[in-house]
Amino acid sequence: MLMPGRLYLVGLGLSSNFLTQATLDALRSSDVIFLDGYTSISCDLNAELISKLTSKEVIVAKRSQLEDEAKQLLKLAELGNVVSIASIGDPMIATTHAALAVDAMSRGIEVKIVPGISVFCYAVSKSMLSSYKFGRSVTITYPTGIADVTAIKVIESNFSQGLHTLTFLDIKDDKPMRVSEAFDVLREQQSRLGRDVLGQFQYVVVESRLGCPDEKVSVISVNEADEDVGSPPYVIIFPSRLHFMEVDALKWLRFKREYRST
Ligand SMILES: C[S@@+](CC[C@H](N)C(=O)[O-])C[C@H]1O[C@@H](n2cnc3c(N)ncnc32)[C@H](O)[C@@H]1O
Repeated sequence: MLMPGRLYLVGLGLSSNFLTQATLDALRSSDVIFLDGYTSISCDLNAELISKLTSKEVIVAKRSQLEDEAKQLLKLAELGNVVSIASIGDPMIATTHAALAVDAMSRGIEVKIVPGISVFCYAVSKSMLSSYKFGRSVTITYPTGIADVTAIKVIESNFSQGLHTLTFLDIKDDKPMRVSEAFDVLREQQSRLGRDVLGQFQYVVVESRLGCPDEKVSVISVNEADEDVGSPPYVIIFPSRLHFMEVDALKWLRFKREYRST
């Protein structure tokens, strides 16, 4: 009788500096490695590097392969193979791999999740804002022609509850959205609502290329989107009601080491 194999959903962290031993062990024990090539982007993690570190062939998978054609991929595990799907960051945070895991489990395939350092944790940590005070996160997406106001509504709703909002910026055709484009999308969304949501924020936190040698954390006003905020990819945090420790932290980030709290 054929023994079903195993499916690993593996997180790679944000860059090669944040690859864990657990992730490398899972990948090295795999017969087939797919690299999720569309949910995120890294400064140095790519198929070549993972192949070099694991001595395995790595197949870059498009959205269609991991979503619409997932049955073919799961067939490999049903035939007894150990299959890994490796994602930049964490495989289950701000990605849609839960459906794949449930599908695999319902076919009797053993599923193992190996977490990775997510941009979500990394960005909250580097912002020095209180993790207890974050509300729902949201992606600022490129307009599709449909009058979408999701992102601005989430930011507004969190703000009214005293909660900070972490926003991811869309990636289209491998091109990550820029900060000025994100503010343009939000301005368009708020004008549809007829409300000045962005005007409520004195400062936002822009974090770029986290986990890379040139990562940058900037505290800017919404009108300073063209300031040097580093290179993509970015997250933007919209802070709400701040504890005085958080005020000090943001002042420190804005004015860097020159700031002294007295
Ligand atoms: C949909 S999320 C996927 C998150 C991933 N599953 C994780 O756990 O890190 C991808 C978005 O996160 C942000 N992002 C990813 N890596 C980043 C980095 N190194 N620095 C800043 N933002 C990043 C960008 O907005 C990007 O479009």
